[in-house]
Amino acid sequence: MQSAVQYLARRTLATAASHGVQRVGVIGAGQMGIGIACVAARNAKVPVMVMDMNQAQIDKGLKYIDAVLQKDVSKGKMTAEDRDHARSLVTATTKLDDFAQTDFLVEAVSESLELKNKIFSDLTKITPADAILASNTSSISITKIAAATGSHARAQNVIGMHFMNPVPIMQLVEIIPGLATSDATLKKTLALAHAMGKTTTTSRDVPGFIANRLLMPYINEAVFALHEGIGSKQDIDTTMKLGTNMPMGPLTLADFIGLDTCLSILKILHTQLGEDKYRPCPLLQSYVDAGWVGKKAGSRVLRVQH
Ligand SMILES: NC(=O)c1ccc[n+]([C@@H]2O[C@H](COP(=O)([O-])OP(=O)(O)OC[C@H]3O[C@@H](n4cnc5c(N)ncnc54)[C@H](O)[C@@H]3O)[C@@H](O)[C@H]2O)c1
Repeated sequence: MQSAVQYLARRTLATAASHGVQRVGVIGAGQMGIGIACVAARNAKVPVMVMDMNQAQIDKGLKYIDAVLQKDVSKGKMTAEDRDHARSLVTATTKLDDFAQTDFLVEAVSESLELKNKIFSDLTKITPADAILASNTSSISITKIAAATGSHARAQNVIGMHFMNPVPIMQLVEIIPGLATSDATLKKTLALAHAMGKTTTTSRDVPGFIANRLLMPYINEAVFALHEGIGSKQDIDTTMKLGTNMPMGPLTLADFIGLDTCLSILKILHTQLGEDKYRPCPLLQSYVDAGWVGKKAGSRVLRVQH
């Protein structure tokens, strides 16, 4: 594990220097992946190709990018010409092999170590040897994902780039260097994140990093409060919204994030940190079992009275 001094030294590498990235590739056209593709084109003005195994997700995602860009035009934030240019930078594919010429990849598939390991192993065979392979994982160890590349030479190009949802709006990207991540990889990733219009923080590579180490126990406790009948969904959300000045209540936020994603993160915190305080609420498990994963699926939200 890196020392606190090494960690702090790395943080000072934040720079506004040109990122030098030629092409961005995004794997996973879900709510996060498509948002990342959007800011790569709109803000960093870099050609970006988004890949998903599901064509319907790609179609839905491209419509979302159209809507975001159009909204920016309507609000006077960009011209119609800039919108068309940004849109022309976005392409899509269902084949990972199409990333053979891509120098900066961001993986944003579902929160599963097995799935991410497979993608990183495949990307190592497909992409140029010096390509940076970033993961948008919410909680999985970057060091573990990097090991799936099979060599130190590739592992040093692996880094965590944790965007927030919805990506075109939220200001933060949490950057997570793994044990093997090189300073050059960190520097380039910070520069690209800044070109995407984001502010960065840096976290050590521990389960949940900073954002979800704090957020998930809060959301989980809100689901327990619902489960135990302490209050209705509206009582719980309104209490936290008006009582603590949160922009939205924890149950609404869980629906936005995706209940499957919340559950996966909590399971990682629970198993890897080994403390009961991270035990996922059984109600959260039940909703995921039922396929009620939240807003992205248009399914039942966390509002049933228990
Ligand atoms: N939802 C959030 O608020 C949030 C915030 C930050 C980070 N994240 C992380 O981002 C990642 C994606 O989350 P999301 O909310 O976009 O999930 P999502 O369910 O909306 O999208 C996941 C996408 O991955 C695709 N996919 C699955 N397996 C694939 C494969 N083998 N090849 C190509 N595509 C594949 C799916 O078709 C789907 O489109 C997760 O690691 C999650 O933890 C999520």
